[in-house]
Amino acid sequence: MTSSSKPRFGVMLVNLGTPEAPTPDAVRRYLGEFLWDQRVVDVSRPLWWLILNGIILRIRPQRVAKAYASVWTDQGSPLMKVSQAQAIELKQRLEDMLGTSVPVELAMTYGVPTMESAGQAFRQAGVERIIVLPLYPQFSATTTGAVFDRLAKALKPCPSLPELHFIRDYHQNPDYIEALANSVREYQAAHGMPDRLLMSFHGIPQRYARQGDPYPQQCEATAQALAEALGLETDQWALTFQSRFGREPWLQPYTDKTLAEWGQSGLERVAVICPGFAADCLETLEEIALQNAEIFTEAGGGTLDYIPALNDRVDHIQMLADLVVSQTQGWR
Ligand SMILES: C=CC1=C(C)c2cc3[nH]c(cc4nc(cc5[nH]c(cc1n2)c(C)c5CCC(=O)O)C(CCC(=O)O)=C4C)c(C)c3C=C
Ligand SMILES: [Fe+2]
Ligand SMILES: [Fe+2]
Repeated sequence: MTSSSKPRFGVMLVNLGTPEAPTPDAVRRYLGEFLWDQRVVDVSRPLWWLILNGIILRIRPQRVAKAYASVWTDQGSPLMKVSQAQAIELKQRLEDMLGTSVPVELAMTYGVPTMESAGQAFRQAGVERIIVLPLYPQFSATTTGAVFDRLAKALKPCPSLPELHFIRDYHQNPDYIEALANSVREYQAAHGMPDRLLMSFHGIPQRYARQGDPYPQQCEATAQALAEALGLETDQWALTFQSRFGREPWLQPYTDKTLAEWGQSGLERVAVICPGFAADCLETLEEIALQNAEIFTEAGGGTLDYIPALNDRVDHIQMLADLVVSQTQGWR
């Protein structure tokens, strides 16, 4: 390939990673890598090694494998299926916009596809400039920070480095907010106005936020912007945090407790959107759409409707493509 035909840049689309099968063994391998990351769990290594290997990885994989099995698809884990579709569609959109070939590689922080395999594909394509797009709209050291560490690890053996643009967050990007608002409007057009809209974000330990992780402020800003875009009054929506893990307090209010209270108060119809998840996954399809829906109805509530993640919606892919192109200004 001559230098003039080299792509001007490549895009590394990054998400968390997911088990390769809905089995205890595959879930154990996944959790073993994920939960060993000090960005995710910061407990001192010897103590955490004992807890993780002695307790968590002996018990949790059985239960979590069942949860994965309940949402598994013909194309694998929902997170993998959606991420692959996003990569294909983002590449197509960028090529339509720029009129040239744009290598787009999917990589996961944990498991496969690895950043090393993405890097190999970029090298083969002659890519020397890479835009790294972690699919986390809100920055957290536990997710986006972990992407950065994993990238540095993948680049460690390289005798030369590519030029890099790392997209830190896009929590207030107007097109992101508009895509979320569009998905709520489409839900409303089909089902009518819910009694309340719950915006549920993955939690982190409160301690991490006290230490300076800006994640809760970014979730708050996203939620406010979405409520404003939809013209919601303060009593028509709420922001909560889901997926807590371990004993210490996580960001509050908790999604499950809030839904139990709303159920007890007799709300007829609640819609839940999870703006922090760019792709549907275990935490949205199983925890919210199945588990939390049951919590709500068993407490006395009516129906809980889960509004899907932005996934491969056209407005989401366009927003991501515009975000990428905005990062390439000096490169064209
Ligand atoms: C133990 C601490 C955890 C922190 C901190 C954490 C932060 C965090 N996670 C996401 C996004 C996702 N998490 C997912 C699953 C998941 N998360 C944790 C733990 C922490 N997450 C666990 C143990 C699991 C696995 C399931 C389980 O055992 O309960 C997923 C889904 C993956 C999938 O395969 O579908 C996503 C996505 C964010 C955004 C975040 C902090 C902001
Ligand atoms: Fe998580
Ligand atoms: Fe969960």
